[in-house]
Amino acid sequence: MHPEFWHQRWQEGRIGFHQERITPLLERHWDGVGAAPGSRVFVPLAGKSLDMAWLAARGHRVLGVELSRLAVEGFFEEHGLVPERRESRYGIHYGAGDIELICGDAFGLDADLLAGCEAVFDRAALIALPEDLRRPYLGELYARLPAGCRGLLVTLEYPPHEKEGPPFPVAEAEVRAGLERDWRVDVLERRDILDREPRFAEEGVTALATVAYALQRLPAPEG
Ligand SMILES: C[S@@+](CC[C@H](N)C(=O)[O-])C[C@H]1O[C@@H](n2cnc3c(N)ncnc32)[C@H](O)[C@@H]1O
Repeated sequence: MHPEFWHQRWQEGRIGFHQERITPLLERHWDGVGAAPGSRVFVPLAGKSLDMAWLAARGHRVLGVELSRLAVEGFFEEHGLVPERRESRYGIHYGAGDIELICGDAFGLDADLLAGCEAVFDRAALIALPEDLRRPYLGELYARLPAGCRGLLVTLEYPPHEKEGPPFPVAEAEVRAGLERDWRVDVLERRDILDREPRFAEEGVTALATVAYALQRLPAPEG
């Protein structure tokens, strides 16, 4: 999606993806992912997700990246936090307590910046991207995370011809093809959610599932 698409969504308040609650799959599976206590968690395409505050409350440091200044500033405002700001080649960094959000393009983040992230949480990020961006997102951005990194990835599955994204359906085969060179990928849960998502049914979607994956970055091959 072009950045302007997202800027417009935020400007017009068309942010149906934003949840006023913690992602249930995060609460259910985070402990099982095995992220080290106190580790820094990368949250790509972060929006103003409450999940970041939940991770920080669990003792993690959080590094989010988000294109929209409205989302970034909204996050801190809604949590009663006054962030410090600084600029770098990645964008504008807003930081308060254990949460740092970069207002910038996720694809511009490099391995130097991500080296300190021993965990990643991806909800409505991979599935927000069309296929031509998902390939570099998994193959290049995820590849910049360090060896040993643990992650929780949440996707959606539905018959692709039944609705236009975003959110886009991402099949298990695509997740595995995109990540398995560098990551161990395990399905933790696949759950049918069509009855809880009437908007999808109204658009003609006949089957809808959410899938939670545990990720573990493999050591770099020797030699
Ligand atoms: C579907 S929303 C999900 C937000 C968040 N993960 C959540 O669970 O609420 C996708 C977000 O990614 C942001 N975004 C899209 N492309 C991006 C990029 N290349 N770099 C950083 N943020 C991006 C959009 O502005 C939008 O807020």
